[in-house]
Amino acid sequence: MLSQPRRWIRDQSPGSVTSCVRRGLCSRRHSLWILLILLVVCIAIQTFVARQARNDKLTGLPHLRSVNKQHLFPTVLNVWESIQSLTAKTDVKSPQTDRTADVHQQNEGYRKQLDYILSKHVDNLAIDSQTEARKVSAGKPLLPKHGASLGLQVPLALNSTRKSFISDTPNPPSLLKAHINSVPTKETCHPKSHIVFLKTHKTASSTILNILYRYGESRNLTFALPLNKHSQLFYPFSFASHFVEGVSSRSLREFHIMCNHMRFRKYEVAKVMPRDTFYFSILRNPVAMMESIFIYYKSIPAFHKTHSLDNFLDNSWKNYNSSVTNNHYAHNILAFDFGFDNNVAPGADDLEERTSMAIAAIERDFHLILISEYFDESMILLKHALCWSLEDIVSFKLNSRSEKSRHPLLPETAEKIKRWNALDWRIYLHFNTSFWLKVDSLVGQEQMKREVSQLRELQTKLANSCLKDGGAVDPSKIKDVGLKPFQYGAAVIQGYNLNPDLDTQTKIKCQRLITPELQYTDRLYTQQFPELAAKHKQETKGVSPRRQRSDRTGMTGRAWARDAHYRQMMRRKFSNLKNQKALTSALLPLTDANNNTSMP
Ligand SMILES: Nc1ncnc2c1ncn2[C@@H]1O[C@H](COP(=O)(O)OS(=O)(=O)O)[C@@H](OP(=O)(O)O)[C@H]1O
Repeated sequence: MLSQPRRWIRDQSPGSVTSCVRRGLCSRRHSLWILLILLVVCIAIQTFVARQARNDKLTGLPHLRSVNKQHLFPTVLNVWESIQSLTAKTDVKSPQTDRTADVHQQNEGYRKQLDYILSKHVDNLAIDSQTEARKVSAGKPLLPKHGASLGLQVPLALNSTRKSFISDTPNPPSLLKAHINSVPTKETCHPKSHIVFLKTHKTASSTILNILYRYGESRNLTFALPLNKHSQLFYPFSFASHFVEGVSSRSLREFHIMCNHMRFRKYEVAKVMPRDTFYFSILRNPVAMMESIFIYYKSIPAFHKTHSLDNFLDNSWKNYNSSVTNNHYAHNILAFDFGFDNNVAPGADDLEERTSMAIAAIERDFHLILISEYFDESMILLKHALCWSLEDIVSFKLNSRSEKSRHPLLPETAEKIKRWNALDWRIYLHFNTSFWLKVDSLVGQEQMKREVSQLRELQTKLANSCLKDGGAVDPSKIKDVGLKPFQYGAAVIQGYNLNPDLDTQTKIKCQRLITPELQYTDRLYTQQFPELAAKHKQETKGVSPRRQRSDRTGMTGRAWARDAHYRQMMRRKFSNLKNQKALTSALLPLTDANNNTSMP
């Protein structure tokens, strides 16, 4: 029955086909169908346009849509997809699995997933990662270049260190191994500009922040800067999207780059960052890190009565009270910054399980983890992952202590630190392995060596052209006070002087390279929020001269005024809460945190 009309049409001459179509269109039944189809198409187009308009309004940054949609680095993408399939296998549902899902659903998914993972019931995932963590801890630790000065028996050569570690680790993490051969091509490599950098403490993170600031500033990218001109995203509070200037629960918007100190919380970060954002962070050997932290944060309650790091470590059970504000700097601070509970006793039964869960969560949330001891190699890896150029990743070492405020450690002290910070130590070992696997898969050893030497050459050239005396100097010798880094604790933080005879263009470029974190954050805030910055300036004018000077704790007048403003806002926010304790606990640690952490 159905084949007959078709044959009939085929048998007609073209002229009679036209008249047949005309007849068909004229028949009432057919015209009704055509009208119905047209109606459906119209409704679909309208819905699509309305949705687009709503999204643009929500982000508040329609121009972001014109930014090239970034593609994840193929290898990273594959790894990411594998992580997803792994988590799917284990019934831990990743919100990213459904890439078309609404952003809020996605964030909600993250929250649930995080809660779920951090609860003690992720049996399968824990078992998988635990096996990996055991492999890692069974291997010889990969030690830093500066190991010798820390009293560690360390081979210094990069290759030998690396090989010994990898050969002692029988199976590299399976996910990375599976994707070791995917190398990006020029066609798939588009420079990324949606970036989250988790700024960890005392890990060379200020140098990376400076790289990101320069990249973003020169391309007019937007930064998710701390609310109210703070220098940090309200660290040590767990991050919330409304800590970002210009964001409130009623008006969400997206930014290109987020990189100030925060305590990481993925589902909140994802609310203000585009979906194709590249997440990365950096770790440092906890031994070297603790030596630096002990000097810098000497005034925190855990340290201030102790006369040496050994003294603290020998009596940590007595000196360390985890519930006292700012003591987190003294114990597993890497884990703390990544958002985990840092209070894990050295010999705790659940240490391995908690390590595995932390590693699994970091691997899920971050595309790349760098290693401070291999800073130049890290930058090359970052350059490849972001599809940036060599010029984009040049830097001068920022926030470094002068030799006189360093204290070489004995081998026994190093062992005590590893034991005390057992969680951090294990996390570090794991990502040290994955770092070198990524070097192999993304760059290759030979190319890495070549590019590292190109980078160093470029940096030497820049140092010769930009810097007076060619390198860092003590703060007392810095001529331009605007370029003086923040000084804190018992540390002497070095800075730079510019060559006096630079032409304007070179001077701007060189100045950006040496601008310390606080000053640079301030400048970007003023550029991005000129009206708010002017308002802040007005507000701080009324602050008494005594307050304008740095107070005993190091909080400048401006920071103090900002803090006062924030307190007022928090008071308003908590005013209708029955439990006023919430306000007190929100404000008390804030002042301490600002006192102790409003620094580069
Ligand atoms: N390029 C490079 N390579 C290796 N190490 C570097 C580099 N840049 C900074 N640093 C060292 O990092 C330490 C400061 O870290 P941060 O900037 O993260 O500190 S802070 O938390 O923001 O205050 C600080 O370590 P210490 O000097 O041991 O304190 C810096 O010397």
